[in-house]
Amino acid sequence: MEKVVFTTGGTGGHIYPALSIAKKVREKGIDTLFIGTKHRMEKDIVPKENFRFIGLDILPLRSIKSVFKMIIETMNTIKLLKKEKPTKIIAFGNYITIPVLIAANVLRIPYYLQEQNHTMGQANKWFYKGAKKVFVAFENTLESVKEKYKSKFVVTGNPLREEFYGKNKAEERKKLNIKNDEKVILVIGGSLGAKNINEAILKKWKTISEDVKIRLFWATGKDNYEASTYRIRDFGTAVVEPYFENVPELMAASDIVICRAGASTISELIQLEKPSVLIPYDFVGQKENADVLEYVNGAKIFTNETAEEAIDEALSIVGQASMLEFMSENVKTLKKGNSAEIIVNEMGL
Ligand SMILES: CC(=O)N[C@H]1[C@@H](OP(=O)(O)OP(=O)(O)OC[C@H]2O[C@@H](n3ccc(=O)[nH]c3=O)[C@H](O)[C@@H]2O)O[C@H](CO)[C@@H](O)[C@@H]1O
Repeated sequence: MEKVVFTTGGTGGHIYPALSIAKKVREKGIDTLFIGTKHRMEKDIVPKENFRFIGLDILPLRSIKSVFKMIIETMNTIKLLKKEKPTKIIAFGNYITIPVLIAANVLRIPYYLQEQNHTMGQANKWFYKGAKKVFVAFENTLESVKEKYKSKFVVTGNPLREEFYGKNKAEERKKLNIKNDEKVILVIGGSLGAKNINEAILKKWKTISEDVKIRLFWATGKDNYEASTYRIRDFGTAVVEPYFENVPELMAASDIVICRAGASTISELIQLEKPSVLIPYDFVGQKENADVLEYVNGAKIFTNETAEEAIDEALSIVGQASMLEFMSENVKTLKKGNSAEIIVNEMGL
């Protein structure tokens, strides 16, 4: 009997890909267990999807205390996995996966890695040599991998929520009551929002709100809502929320997306063939993710410092039907199949 342990956490970008694979595994009647932290979003998101979840007391490795906690929880994880006896483990990068991956090595349980970003994160770099297979989103990730390990790597794209597949732009616009001549602009940060993007939207609020042809959907991020909106007296037709639960529908309906360049967001843009204006949060390798789209002329990249220009550019592009089509066609060339399905097959489940 197969039993799969998923280890993930931190941000939506690490958790959603795990959930989309786990749902496919569960559909096959295979037992699953999630291991993350008891401090971050996985503790809420994963149980909400009715998966069994264990939260470890670990923190990013930035202090003696956090190293100490990591050691204790690694010992506890070894005990836990001895009891749970998983047949396979899959990890989704970052410090949260370290205890389970050490335990997998100690107990010789076969493990797989999934890397969402163009540039591999540190945890995945440490552990990939012992992995059965490594699933990567983008072709170019292999450039940094030594020749003798390349055969372990499979380019699958990022696993997305099932709702991103089979969406139709016209249908989604109808559901949202968007008229044919209206242009939909979706603004999202990462799963935590993006202050710089919010500030730029605020500065351009007058231009955006006076254009009757623009339908704006703007997620400020859960912690930034008040700060981003308290100066706006009239939202007009704009829909402004801390967080959108229905990004698949909104993105499908949109003409252009203004966003960060987190790996899932980039893969979602690819799946839905969307032109975008990207403002990468560059401490975590997002510029390299953004480059994947810009390289094929599917997106324009700006920085925090030029975020206002980014909004101007988006407003300009959205008025040029041929440009939108050109960018969309280019994005389409990067499309992969249903990544979660491919990964489940590759894991022999
Ligand atoms: C700040 C940070 O550390 N970011 C990293 C984090 O991304 P982070 O989780 O911020 O970003 P991603 O783009 O990977 O994922 C965001 C997810 O949240 C969803 N969403 C967003 C806004 C909203 O209102 N509703 C909603 O559902 C998006 O559709 C997407 O599925 O992990 C990613 C995957 O390793 C990395 O590429 C990012 O660099």
